Amino acid sequence: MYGSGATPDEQRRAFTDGQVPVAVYGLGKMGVPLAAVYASVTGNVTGVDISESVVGTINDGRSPVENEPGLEAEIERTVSSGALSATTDVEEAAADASVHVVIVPTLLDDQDVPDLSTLTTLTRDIGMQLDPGDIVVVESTVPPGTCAETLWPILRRSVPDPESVGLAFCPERTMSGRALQDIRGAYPKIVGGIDDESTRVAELVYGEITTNDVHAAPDARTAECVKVFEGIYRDVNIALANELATVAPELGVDVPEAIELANTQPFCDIHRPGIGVGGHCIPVYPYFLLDSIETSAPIVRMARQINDSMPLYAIEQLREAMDGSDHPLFGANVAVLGVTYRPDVDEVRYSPAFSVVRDLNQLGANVYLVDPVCSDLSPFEGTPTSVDKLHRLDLDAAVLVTDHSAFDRVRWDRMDPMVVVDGRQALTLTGSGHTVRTIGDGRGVE
Ligand SMILES: NC(=O)C1=CN([C@@H]2O[C@H](COP(=O)(O)OP(=O)(O)OC[C@H]3O[C@@H](n4cnc5c(N)ncnc54)[C@H](O)[C@@H]3O)[C@@H](O)[C@H]2O)C=CC1
Ligand SMILES: CC(=O)N[C@@H]1[C@@H](OP(=O)(O)OP(=O)(O)OC[C@H]2O[C@@H](n3ccc(=O)[nH]c3=O)[C@H](O)[C@@H]2O)O[C@H](C(=O)O)[C@@H](O)[C@@H]1O
Repeated sequence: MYGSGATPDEQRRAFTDGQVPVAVYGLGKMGVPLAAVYASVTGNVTGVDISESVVGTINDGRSPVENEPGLEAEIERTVSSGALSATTDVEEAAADASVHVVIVPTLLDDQDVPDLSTLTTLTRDIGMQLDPGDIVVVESTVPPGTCAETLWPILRRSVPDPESVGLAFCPERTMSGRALQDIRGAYPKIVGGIDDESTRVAELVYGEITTNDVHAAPDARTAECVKVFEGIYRDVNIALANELATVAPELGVDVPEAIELANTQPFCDIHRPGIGVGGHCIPVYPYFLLDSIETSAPIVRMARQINDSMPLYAIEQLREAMDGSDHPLFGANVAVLGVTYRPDVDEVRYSPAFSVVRDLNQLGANVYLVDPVCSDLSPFEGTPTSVDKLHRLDLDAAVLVTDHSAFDRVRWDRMDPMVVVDGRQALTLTGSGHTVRTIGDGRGVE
């Protein structure tokens, strides 16, 4: 593809006829649906992961990722047709592929410094196997400048003729729970190469992958900024909503309702306040910018502080409401509903539940953990229990962190009056006898 003398139409045909083998590295919540879409377009995809379990599940024709409409069927179809297979052998897959799509985690270390070690190690492994005409496409979100300043030097050291291979940043704009439709074309695709030929090849590839438009950024660095800016916008916007929510008691209004009405005109799009911002995306991306610049960016930094303060704000709401009763938090039985970062998504990284559970334990509460979606509750200190057993516990309080659809089954009517902190404006408990504090609702709160 890269530097090919074939016409664009000949290249498109080769790509969709399976003559251009594709490797997708990182078979997680994003990589599995991405590999499935690539496989349905090209018929010739090898998924690569370090997890034997993930690879085995896919080669059995099943999806290791749940709660994605259509994905199980798509994996079964593409695997059984031979369009998709998976392996843990990076070298073998990289040696065979011509288009290398990287969607492995890009996270932060304990000091909120970007940790790109997974990405750089993988890039080196891929680089050792690159052939002339290959292109590496990075979909993992990275700090601005990563492709040009970090990944390209690795690749160019690994190939005999650096001028014969390409590198582009093509950010993933997908939400768990609607991944296939997002990848197939819910939004325009942004592509940006480290040179014009890389941009051209990325445009041609994604012109076949997405049904939506493909927008070419001037370069990879700009495309990296596009993705980071999108995430920062979301974090700052949520921080505004959260700050407005914390003044709700003084205003005596339901701030989420006021926000909804404010958003009825097109120039306003204030997001939802809540108990915190989790996931390994929105809380992470601001640090990709902050770590890349010397200039102070107070709004970006302050937004992170505001959003990270919301779990403690929720605990304070709980303590104030509990002080009204004769149940101090020490020794109280408190249920935490939902520990993943988003409803019905099995992902706990950076979840506000970590702060909520830690603070409750430090205050001496007996914490019960209720999360039917989370596959591993061990990082949280507390007693796991289920939705159906909740009403048998002698609960003094409950904190809703994440509103899983299964929580519709909670029998609030069968539980003695307690204090409930609703972190997501998800509950309707009027007349239930429970004392409810909804983050953002200042009505009736002194
Ligand atoms: N989760 C999301 O909503 C979105 C994530 N992204 C970007 O995609 C990245 C990945 O996100 P997820 O798929 O949610 O992560 P995930 O944690 O669900 O999956 C990551 C997968 O990569 C595998 N992996 C780790 N190291 C590897 C290596 N060296 N070689 C091959 N595979 C390896 C893991 O075993 C796992 O299966 C994120 O870090 C972010 O930059 C972008 C848009 C949306
Ligand atoms: C700009 C944007 O909408 N980005 C999306 C986001 O997806 P993500 O899975 O992180 O979900 P999210 O809805 O942003 O939620 C993140 C966190 O923020 C919280 N949240 C979200 C929206 C809101 O109004 N208020 C709020 O408190 C959620 O509860 C959650 O804890 O980040 C993804 C990413 O870039 O990784 C991106 O692909 C998705 O499209």
